[in-house]
Amino acid sequence: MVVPANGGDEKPYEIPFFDFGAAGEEEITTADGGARWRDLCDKVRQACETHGCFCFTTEKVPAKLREGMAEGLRHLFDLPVETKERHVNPKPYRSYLGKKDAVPYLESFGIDDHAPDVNDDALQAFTAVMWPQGNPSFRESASEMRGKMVDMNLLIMKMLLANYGLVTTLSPTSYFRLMKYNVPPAAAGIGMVAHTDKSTVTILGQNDVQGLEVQPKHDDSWAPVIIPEGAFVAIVGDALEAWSNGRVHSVRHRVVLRGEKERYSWGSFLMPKDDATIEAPAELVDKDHPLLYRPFAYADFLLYCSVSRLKEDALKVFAGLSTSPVDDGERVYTALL
Ligand SMILES: O=C(O)CCC(=O)C(=O)O
Ligand SMILES: [Fe+2]
Repeated sequence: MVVPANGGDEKPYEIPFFDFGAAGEEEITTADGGARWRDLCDKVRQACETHGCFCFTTEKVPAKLREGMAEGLRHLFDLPVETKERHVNPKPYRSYLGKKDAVPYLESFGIDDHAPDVNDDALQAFTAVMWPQGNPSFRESASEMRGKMVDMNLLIMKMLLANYGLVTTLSPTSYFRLMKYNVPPAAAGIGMVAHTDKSTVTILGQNDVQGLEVQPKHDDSWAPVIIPEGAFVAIVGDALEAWSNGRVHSVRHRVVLRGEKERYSWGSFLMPKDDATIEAPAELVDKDHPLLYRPFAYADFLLYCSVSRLKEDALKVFAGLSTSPVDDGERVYTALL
């Protein structure tokens, strides 16, 4: 598949880059109020509002773990197709996906994680399905990587909540996605079509092959994002854009393959629970920030996305409210659907 429009030598899009150092849960509790911590929270919020994404490094994920993860993925995707097809899950994008027409170079697995901060039973079960005889090195790398990424997901959520002055208990679910992009025969090919994530926050890691592109806010051009070696990229999803009343931006992105080497990536998608209602907190709605999305059941939104197959603006079409002032200064909200 040839890359349409400006798919050539675009200038990379500069997104903010943060060194989280050793920041983790303890940072919030022991250093809460510390200037460095407050500054980091502020910058993360600005990045999520302005760009809907940012890169970061963390000491919690050493180079050896990243290498182990990439190596584990090579072994996983080298398994015979019949073995890979044993991973089946009724939810969209979870079962083994192998080189389908719309995305001919992509293979992926999605692993549900119902209690992401508690255990990794789902990953253990997945490993046993792929390697009934066991594969300790895959299990250990993937399990450790998954746990660290969930921690970073939760940390980013807590940074945002702290910065908006909100106190909310998080009890999310997540899923862990493993991806391989095969090398396209032409000079360039679409690895993953343009979309916004349905998550609250997604974190992606990759091997040394770039390919992620984003559509800058208020712009319909595409620009590659260069993720520094060893760094992760965090992406705001639709659930967080809706919940934040549009303060943060769910950025459209895609993957374009241009190289001669396979690209491997892995993503941790922090999601609200299926029975959650996505509703902006009162603190984020005021005269200057009128309500943008009607409250909705998250499961209904996911269902709508999978049935409508709408790649563009699914959130706005499903839950967007158009606002128009009326005489008494109040606003009328009209659901677009
Ligand atoms: O492979 C990547 O870097 C991007 C993957 C992605 O956007 C997704 O899985 O939603
Ligand atoms: Fe994505």
